[in-house]
Amino acid sequence: MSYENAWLTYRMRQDSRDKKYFSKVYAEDESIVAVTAVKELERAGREILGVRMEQAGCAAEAGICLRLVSDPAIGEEGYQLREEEGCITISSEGARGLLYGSFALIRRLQMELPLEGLCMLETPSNPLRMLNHWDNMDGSIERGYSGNSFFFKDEKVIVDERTRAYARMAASVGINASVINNVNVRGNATKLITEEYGKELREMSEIFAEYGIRLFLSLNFAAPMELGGLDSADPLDGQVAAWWKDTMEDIFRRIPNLGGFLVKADSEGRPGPFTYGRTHADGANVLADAAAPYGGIIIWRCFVYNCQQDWRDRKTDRARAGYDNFMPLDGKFRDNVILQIKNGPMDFQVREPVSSLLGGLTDTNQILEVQIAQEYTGQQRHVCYLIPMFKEILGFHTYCCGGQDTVADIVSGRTWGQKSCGMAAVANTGNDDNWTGHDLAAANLYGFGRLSFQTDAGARELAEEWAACTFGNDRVVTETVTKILMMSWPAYEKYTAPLGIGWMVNPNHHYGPNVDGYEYDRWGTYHRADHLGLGIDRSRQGTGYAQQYRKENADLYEDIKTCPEELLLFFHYIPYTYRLKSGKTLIQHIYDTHFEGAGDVESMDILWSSLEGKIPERVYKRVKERLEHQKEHSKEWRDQINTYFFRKSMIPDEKGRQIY
Ligand SMILES: CO[C@H]1[C@H](O)[C@@H](O)[C@H](O)O[C@@H]1C(=O)O
Repeated sequence: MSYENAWLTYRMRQDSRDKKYFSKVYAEDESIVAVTAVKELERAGREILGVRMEQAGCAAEAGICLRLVSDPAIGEEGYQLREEEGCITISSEGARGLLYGSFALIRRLQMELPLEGLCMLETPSNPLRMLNHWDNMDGSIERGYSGNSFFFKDEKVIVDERTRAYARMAASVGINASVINNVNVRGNATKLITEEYGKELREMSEIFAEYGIRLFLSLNFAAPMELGGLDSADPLDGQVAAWWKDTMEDIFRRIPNLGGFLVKADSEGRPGPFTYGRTHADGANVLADAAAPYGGIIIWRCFVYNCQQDWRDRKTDRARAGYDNFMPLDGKFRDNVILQIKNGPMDFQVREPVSSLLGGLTDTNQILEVQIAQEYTGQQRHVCYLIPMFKEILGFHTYCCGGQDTVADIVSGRTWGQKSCGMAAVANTGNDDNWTGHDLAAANLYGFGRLSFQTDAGARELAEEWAACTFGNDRVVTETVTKILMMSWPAYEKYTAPLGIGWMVNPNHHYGPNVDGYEYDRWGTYHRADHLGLGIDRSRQGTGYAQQYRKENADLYEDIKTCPEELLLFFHYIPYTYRLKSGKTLIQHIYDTHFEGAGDVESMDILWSSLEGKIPERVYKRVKERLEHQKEHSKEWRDQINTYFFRKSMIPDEKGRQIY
């Protein structure tokens, strides 16, 4: 087994400025998480400063002191870092806060930021900061682009040193929950809730616990039938409820650090309550009642839509489905149920509006689900730094109330006073040496964790931090890498599907351009291009999706004149000759952005080449190879899209560039 340490790659510093703090450490708390914090400080002292830290006998002797305080302004997961007279105090109300504070201090050490006079307080924005792994028990990963699973192999659960390395990495950026198996629960994965896998899962959860991470499992709604031999999984059937009660009792006993379950029901062929004419509230609540005595939570996904559509049907709209299915149930879920909502109403496209459910629901716990596995954004072969996109989503005003109405407000619990809520990312990890296939994709993993902890952090700031920790504190490297990252999402958007329309990818694997790949299919994913224009009319005259938003946004999206242009084709059918605010026609915009986007990739490649010799060769080459591919592949995108729309519209490029 070989793996690297990503942003926890420590380098020996040449200066001795901070050695004094790392001489002796004293921890007031002896819990396992506090012990981890001390170990991490010791390791950083050793590997970055070359010092052997000793345990101090009392706080007064220590250079670093971990203190448990009673201060609601800090809380159990927040921390305060304070330097005074040669001693750094890390204070928190809980051990996890001490661990996060220790990692924050280590980050400063890696970045060589001054510690003298340090005084900072950070509290997490979100109660839950989760990774969702779509790992299967045969070791494959659904939408995985960085090797195989490090949680499962050959139908077995793997617990080894990489388990700890994973937990350490996740905790270092503030992750506190992890769902280790795919939401599509099939075959042996259904049995993860049984005795059969109990021992290994318990071991894994104990390692997670050292890092303050709770283990979650995805479960199969039909388990009472598949495992229990019942002839139904009807949530209102007494036998089914009793089966869940017994099952939950067993598993929570077996695995004390189990947080609960994630459920994909009535979605893309998975079983669910609809089979029995029951609602999703009925489905979630039967599980929630069974898990409640153990403090367990049920995270129920809202990715429920009809995947058997007829492309000729212009009224049924997949975008509407989440809201249509779940809004009527607002307020009907138990307190320990959280609805998990994908950021957009479709499926992780490079550009989508924010889901209308976020801001719609007022009486239900909510988690925002994003995808750092780059299923539709270059599959970790293209660089696509997604944190700027997540920032836009978090900052979106839903107008759901007078004051705190952004997505960040809602999922943090500020808006409706909820305690069970937060953010989840479909993870981009695998057993590749560098964890994420593309080395630069690790910025999404790092960025997601840090952002879910601190939604105010800036995308650029996080990119810089990540680059400095990963590649060392060389200004030129940090700036160049940050530049590449910051231009990558806009570039990807430019050379792929235009103005919010999405898709145009090859069916099934979703990689590479295929404009009509999903046009005449059953998935509800259309662009409706003809010789006059393209786009979906989602106004009142069309599918009416725009009206699912609060009035301010509904009005904005309803009207072509006020609809944000990056979403124009998502909400409207637009003629090729329509003039955008730039003065360009739609067709000219399509041509220009596609040439620009492919050009941006050339610039990214030149920027990366300038780093040769400044970063480890192995890493340099891995990224270089992928950038070479991205360069060619972005041209393929450019040419297929431009050619397609030239042939449809027969309008030539004003600039006379080659279109095929
Ligand atoms: C796990 O299934 C995935 C499926 O592979 C993927 O193509 C789609 O994005 O979303 C599904 C989901 O989110 O459930």
